[in-house]
Amino acid sequence: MDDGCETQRQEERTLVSSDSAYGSSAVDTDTEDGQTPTSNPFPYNEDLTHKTILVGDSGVGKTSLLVQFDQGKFLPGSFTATVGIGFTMSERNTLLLEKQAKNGTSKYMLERCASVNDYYDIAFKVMLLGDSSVGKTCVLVRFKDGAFLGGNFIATVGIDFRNKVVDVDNLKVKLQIWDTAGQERFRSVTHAYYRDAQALLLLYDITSKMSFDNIRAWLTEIHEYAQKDVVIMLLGNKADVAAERVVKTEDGERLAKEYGVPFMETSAKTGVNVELAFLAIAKELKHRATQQQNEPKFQIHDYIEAQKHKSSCCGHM
Ligand SMILES: Nc1nc2c(ncn2[C@@H]2O[C@H](COP(=O)(O)OP(=O)(O)OP(=O)(O)O)[C@@H](O)[C@H]2O)c(=O)[nH]1
Repeated sequence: MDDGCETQRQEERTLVSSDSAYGSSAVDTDTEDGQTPTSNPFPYNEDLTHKTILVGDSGVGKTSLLVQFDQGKFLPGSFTATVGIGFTMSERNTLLLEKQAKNGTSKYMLERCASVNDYYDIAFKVMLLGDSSVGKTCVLVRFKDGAFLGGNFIATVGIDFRNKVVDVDNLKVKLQIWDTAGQERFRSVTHAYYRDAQALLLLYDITSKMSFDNIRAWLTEIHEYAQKDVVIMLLGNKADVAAERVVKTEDGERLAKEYGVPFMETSAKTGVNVELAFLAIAKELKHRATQQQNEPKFQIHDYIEAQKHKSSCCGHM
């Protein structure tokens, strides 16, 4: 589903740590459990951080060495090959160890070091899907940091996540957003994550007909690997590049209607509709999780239309 020529020209970036990969603060401040840890006697110091990469053939013992160093124990039992890449940060936060897998099959391992996180009431997993270069990473960075990643395109390798807590009807909703690599060769890695996701944002690029044509194939994959009741939203990204548009807004709307999913055009560059997309997802998931029997169902389509209408008075692509 990739544009082969396009991807050949791409450099690859390894998203072992959200913040280091996106070039903001070097340590991810999000935790899996949302608990605020006690104060760290060894505060993180960027100047003292070094990266060490473990490389070598599959089965030579890279993971075991890392686990022995990090946890002081040996991983016995049958060998499970690493898929993709994982990292562990030593307890003192002074050494970052990465391990690169050579084997593209079997169980995927991503170990994440984390520290502080905002308080939240309820958490959901959201995945970003779509062809390489449609703007998944940029949309995520725009939502999380309010910034645009311009410059040379560096393709994502494997998968990474970032957390953001949003307020929905006085409830703190944590979205754990997984950014996947769009390139075909990482598909077996990302498939493993579909099952856990409660919502999927499926992106195409309005300046790439191929990325739009591939949406049907993505939807077939989603139906094969994701939960039956997963919330899906279709996004036509790069809406700011009007001069290079090859996919009409109506075509996006038509396709979304055919599959019964909400749709909007976004721009990671200008920020148009990015926040709205994630907020609509957060609202839908929160309502599904907390809805009382006699409460009216949240209408995500109506909500999006109303909000789009509001922002069209003051915003522009
Ligand atoms: N003009 C414009 N450019 C964008 C927008 N979103 C992304 N880009 C550019 O498109 C290129 C690809 O963006 P990424 O976010 O890295 O694409 P991706 O979908 O994450 O790609 P993979 O990691 O390979 O799956 C980069 O050069 C971005 O700067 C947008 O909304 N408008």
